[in-house]
Amino acid sequence: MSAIYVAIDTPSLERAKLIAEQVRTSAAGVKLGLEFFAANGPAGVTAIQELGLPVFLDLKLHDIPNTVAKAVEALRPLEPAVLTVHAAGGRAMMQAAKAAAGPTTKVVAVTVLTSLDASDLNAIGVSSGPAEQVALLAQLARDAGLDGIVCSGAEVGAAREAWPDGFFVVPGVRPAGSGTADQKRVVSPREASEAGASILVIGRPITAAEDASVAIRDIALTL
Ligand SMILES: O=C(O)c1cc(=O)[nH]c(=O)n1[C@@H]1O[C@H](COP(=O)(O)O)[C@@H](O)[C@H]1O
Repeated sequence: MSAIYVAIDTPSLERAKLIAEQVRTSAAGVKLGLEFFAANGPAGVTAIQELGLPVFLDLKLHDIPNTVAKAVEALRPLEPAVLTVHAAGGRAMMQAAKAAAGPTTKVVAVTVLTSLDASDLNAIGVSSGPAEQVALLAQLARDAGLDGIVCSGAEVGAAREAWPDGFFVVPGVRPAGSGTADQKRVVSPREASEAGASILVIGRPITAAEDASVAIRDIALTL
């Protein structure tokens, strides 16, 4: 069964703390991303870590190898459980990120964002569909020595088969009845878990609920 990381996407430290407190007994950890980090920086990350939950720092780094390595080095004292880079940054960039990260941080590569479908890929010059592109970028991430990838639940089964001991992060997870919003490649929590996700990243279905503690428990019951 996959563990749940709750994506806390908010600029408010107080709100983030409240959600972290509400989900702490059911979640494996929380994910802090660009919105939270832009508003609160490393001190905000430390404040959430002080609540006792592992933090997945999702900054989706994507730049030349030197710049990414220096950014990862600067983040190293935070010792995040997981850190993201974009696989499209290429092998040398991913190698540099992994070399700069601390030993307790899993560095994972975002393959094809779950907000994109085949026609979106086509519009940016990628003629293969999501499944093929995820497989290609997963192999590149593995060759670069990363710990795993981020992909949708539609691709995680094949990715796990090709890379049995990889660490697979699956966002774009929606329980029955939740709106998809800007996500295009979505699956249910159970489907993602059964297909081989290591962790499920779930945001709005939990954070926008009236009571996040109830929402996460209801989702966990479906796994
Ligand atoms: O790297 C990610 O976490 C990520 C990759 C991806 O392809 N799609 C994706 O949605 N995410 C993140 O996962 C979270 C999903 O949030 P919800 O759509 O609210 O469940 C957001 O914080 C996204 O930034």
